[in-house]
Amino acid sequence: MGFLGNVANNLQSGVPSLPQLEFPLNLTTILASFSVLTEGKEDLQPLWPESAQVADGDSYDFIIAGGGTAGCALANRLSEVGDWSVLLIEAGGDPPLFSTIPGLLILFPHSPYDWDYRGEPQPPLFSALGQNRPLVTAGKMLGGTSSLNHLVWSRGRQYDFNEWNKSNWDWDTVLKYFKKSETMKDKTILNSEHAKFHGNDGPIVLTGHEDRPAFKKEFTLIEAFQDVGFKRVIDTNDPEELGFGQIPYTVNDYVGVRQSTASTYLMSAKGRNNLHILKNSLVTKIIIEESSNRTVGVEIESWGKRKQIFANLEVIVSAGTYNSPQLLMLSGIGPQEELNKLNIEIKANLPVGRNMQDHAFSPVALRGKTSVISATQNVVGLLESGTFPLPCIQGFYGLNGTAPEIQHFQCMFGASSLLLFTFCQHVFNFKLEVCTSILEQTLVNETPFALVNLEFPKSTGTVTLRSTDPHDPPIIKFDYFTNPEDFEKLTDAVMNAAMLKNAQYFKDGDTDVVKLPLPECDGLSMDSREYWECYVRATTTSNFHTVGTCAMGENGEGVVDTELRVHGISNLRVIDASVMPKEISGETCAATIMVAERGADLIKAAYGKLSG
Ligand SMILES: Cc1cc2nc3c(=O)[nH]c(=O)nc-3n(C[C@H](O)[C@H](O)[C@H](O)COP(=O)(O)OP(=O)(O)OC[C@H]3O[C@@H](n4cnc5c(N)ncnc54)[C@H](O)[C@@H]3O)c2cc1C
Repeated sequence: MGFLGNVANNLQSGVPSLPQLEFPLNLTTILASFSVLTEGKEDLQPLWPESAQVADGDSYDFIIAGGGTAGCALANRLSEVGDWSVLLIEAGGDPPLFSTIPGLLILFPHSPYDWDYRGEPQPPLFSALGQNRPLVTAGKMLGGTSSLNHLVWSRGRQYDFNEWNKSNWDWDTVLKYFKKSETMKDKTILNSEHAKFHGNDGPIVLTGHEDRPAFKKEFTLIEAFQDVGFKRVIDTNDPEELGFGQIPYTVNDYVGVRQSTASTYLMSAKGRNNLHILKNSLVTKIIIEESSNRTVGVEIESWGKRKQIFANLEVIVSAGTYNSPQLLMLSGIGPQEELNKLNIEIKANLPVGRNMQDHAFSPVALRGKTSVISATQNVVGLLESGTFPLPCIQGFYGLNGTAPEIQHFQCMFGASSLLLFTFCQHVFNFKLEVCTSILEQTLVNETPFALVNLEFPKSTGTVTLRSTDPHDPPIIKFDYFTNPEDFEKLTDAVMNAAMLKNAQYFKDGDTDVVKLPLPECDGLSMDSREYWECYVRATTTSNFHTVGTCAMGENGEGVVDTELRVHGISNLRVIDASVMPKEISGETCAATIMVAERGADLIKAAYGKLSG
């Protein structure tokens, strides 16, 4: 009997206990059952660019270290200048077929396409997480993290960039580059006054779910939030308006493929003779001339060989929030006390790896309406594998003012959702007993599940070197809630999320918050703030939106200036998520692409190559 047959049978004979259902909880079984979704989709796999043959001592005008989200966008824009030669160096290789198919994003954690780092323990936090550590997923392939992320296009708002308060990065400027990067296809937005905030011929195609019957539940969720006092919005990327609404996804609706920067920016530039792409090659050091502090090239390990490659004009580091600071520190650019510990010769004493900011989130699951149909939703969403695999919405609001301080990312899972179980354990690293308990309490109930995010943390974490070996993972410390205001705000927001159970939609069922097995919170009433404080300490983890480790700022406070040039070192820039000085309200991929678009124009302007 199939999985659905099992569930239907058990519904007729009363609610069973988990062992009776004999769920295939083994992850391999779950993932193997998804492999059917790739059948017949082989044609969707792009013909990725060939790896270049690069000899020791070769030179290029620009070398980009890291072919990820920002790196691929930059490679395209810089190689538009026909008389520049550009080398893009990526530690990983081509993205797999399951990167192309949006519904299969859950296959990435711990795969060879993931750097698979961990955050350090931070007692008394993280007790609901496996090994009491946050998972740190990051893409190791062309397109980097844009090849594995959760496909949400969320640009941030005018408020966020006003907070950056940096010349070159005011709202009108960044909006121009957001528009340049995207082609909005969401019909609801296009048929509204919001169309003017969006691009219509950029590389990244964006679609919504408006016409898909399987996603009607998104409207149910939006109405439920309206019921408990939140506003509905048409465009969750509106520069100012806050509220709850549908999400544009980085999915090309016509063919149903993920829009990473590899499948878009890089694919459309791969035929250019002046762009070379070197795959499976690790940049181990930036070569900086001792006498002048001028950057002249990079050292790499490529297919077992060490080589030096030289840059006639500039080296650009685009290795992401964890590996860009690692590479700078290995090259002598970083906090003096950190480099001294490892006897690394100092080229520039800068706060590299400091100022790490993230969207810490705490999950809230509700036991929703009893429904046989809800069990089928688990499957229907997956069969629509050309979309995000399940109905989700998001909303932004302020706790005491108009700043978008809190983001709810809210999905509606079906009853007995193995997909939810997989997200819970495999993607977010919650303990087995936590994820099993959610499943047990929602065997016959649809399951609204929220990631409640703190958008503008005042607490900052660090990335430091573990050793001088470039293969060693860096030490990542999130240091959440070191500013107590952050803890208070996230607790408020989680309590708000629990109030969704009061919405009219849930009134005729026995909807309630799913109680997680958190031994340290035993004995506390779920009606008390004390309980929720305990809950937030135990369940908070990373939503993978880390920024700021090579932040823009004046010399003395930042690592790069507002043209993204490293202070005190010539011919070296950093261009990726690490340069954002402050978190934005929303996921960070769109803003990273915007940074790359803006960065490319700053470089072109510096060499008199900016046309128009
Ligand atoms: C699981 C997950 C889900 C997410 N979901 C969303 C979402 O839905 N929406 C959203 O907006 N954001 C999301 N994000 C965040 C967003 O995708 C990232 O902020 C963004 O992609 C980071 O881009 P980047 O260019 O800074 O780094 P990356 O894209 O990580 O690029 C860095 C590249 O450099 C390479 N590299 C590193 N070191 C070296 C070296 N020494 N030599 C050579 N190459 C090197 C890496 O392999 C990688 O390809 C998610 C992140 C994760 C992890």
